[in-house]
Amino acid sequence: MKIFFDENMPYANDFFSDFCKAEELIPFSGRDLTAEQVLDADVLLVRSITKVNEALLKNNNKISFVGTATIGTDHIDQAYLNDRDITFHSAPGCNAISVAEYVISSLVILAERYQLDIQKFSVGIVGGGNTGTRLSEKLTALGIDYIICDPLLEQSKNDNRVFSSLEEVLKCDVISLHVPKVIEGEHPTYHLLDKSRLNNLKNDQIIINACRGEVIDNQALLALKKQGHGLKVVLDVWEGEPDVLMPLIEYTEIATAHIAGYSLEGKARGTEMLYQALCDHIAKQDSSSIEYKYQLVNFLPPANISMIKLNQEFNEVILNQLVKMVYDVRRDDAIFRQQIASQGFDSLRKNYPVRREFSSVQVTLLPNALSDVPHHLGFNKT
Ligand SMILES: NC(=O)c1ccc[n+]([C@@H]2O[C@H](COP(=O)([O-])OP(=O)(O)OC[C@H]3O[C@@H](n4cnc5c(N)ncnc54)[C@H](O)[C@@H]3O)[C@@H](O)[C@H]2O)c1
Ligand SMILES: O=C(O)[C@H](O)[C@H](O)COP(=O)(O)O
Repeated sequence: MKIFFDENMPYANDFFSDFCKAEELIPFSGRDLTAEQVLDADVLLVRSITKVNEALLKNNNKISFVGTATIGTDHIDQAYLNDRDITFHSAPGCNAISVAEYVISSLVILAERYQLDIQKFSVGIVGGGNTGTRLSEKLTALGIDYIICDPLLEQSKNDNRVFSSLEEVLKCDVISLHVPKVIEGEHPTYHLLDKSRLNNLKNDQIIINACRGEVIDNQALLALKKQGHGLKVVLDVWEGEPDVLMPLIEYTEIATAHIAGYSLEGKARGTEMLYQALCDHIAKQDSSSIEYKYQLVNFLPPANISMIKLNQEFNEVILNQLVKMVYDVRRDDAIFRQQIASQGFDSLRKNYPVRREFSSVQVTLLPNALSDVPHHLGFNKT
């Protein structure tokens, strides 16, 4: 069985080498994959930069499984795969915690930079799926108020949370975007933040886009900022990646190369989810029982600093210290500003330095501590 996998997929060799001979497990560069290369692939495992469609697969008559180790699926023509009876799996939620921690780190940094009280922020979350939900849990842990807009979940009636309108969410101090890229239909997200909505934002608001670049009209945002609007902008994703509207960078508070989901755990969870889906697929084909021989916990190394003991009650100073110790988003912002022109977007992503999630660090509280915020925020208890 020939398995083609994106070279930027951690632990792929560990998870997939049992399925085939070593020479049949073939890494590829995601942006450059051609139909010629995957002519005889049985399994194709991609990340978000590979478009999987008829053009890529029309000459391959063997392929039975396509997986993407990502949450977003806008790069996959699922209707085409369905027509050809090719099994498809994505990795829902794999890096949701990572994105939520990117947002928390951004809020901690901006609160410090402008001497704002983080607990007084009101946060408007657009998209109440996996990532929006993980973020809302961390905000709850910190006692920060939030509202969520998600007309699809609101209509589904399977979700008993209270939802707000987009208009209400856009009035919050912080607007955090967590929707898929959807161009058509009843609830499109393409240019959801268009010129008119951007122009209605207030000078003291913060907007964070860590979903898909096209959700904000980048030219309209640049025009607004050039007029001197005070909106604080955090951009992890950009319209037209891997190209970036370079003049926009200087108007951002934090700018990064689509790495919000790039914690080691987040990326590797995507690989593990595809491993499990492929085990299921093969068991179904062979009518055999499913066995997941490998688990991510067996591969993840310990964090560089894996234990912290608090010697006073948790407070905002400790929040600032803990968050920055595990993930200080300014590191990625500095790399981006210094290297985007010389290295290019994809190279910054490919060479992303290791970043861990809060859960990689065990935090011991004071005996009889009054509050347990660090553990609710995601730090490890044991
Ligand atoms: N920057 C990154 O590294 C990174 C990492 C993970 C995901 N993402 C992006 O973030 C998106 C969201 O991730 P997720 O894990 O929450 O996905 P998800 O599918 O779990 O949730 C998305 C939610 O958005 C809602 N939604 C759809 N259209 C909407 C609209 N017009 N208004 C409001 N809500 C709407 C859906 O109902 C759904 O609940 C992904 O599709 C992906 O494109 C980016
Ligand atoms: O959709 C996702 O899961 C994220 O955008 C993810 O971070 C994309 O990473 P990539 O596949 O581009 O490496």
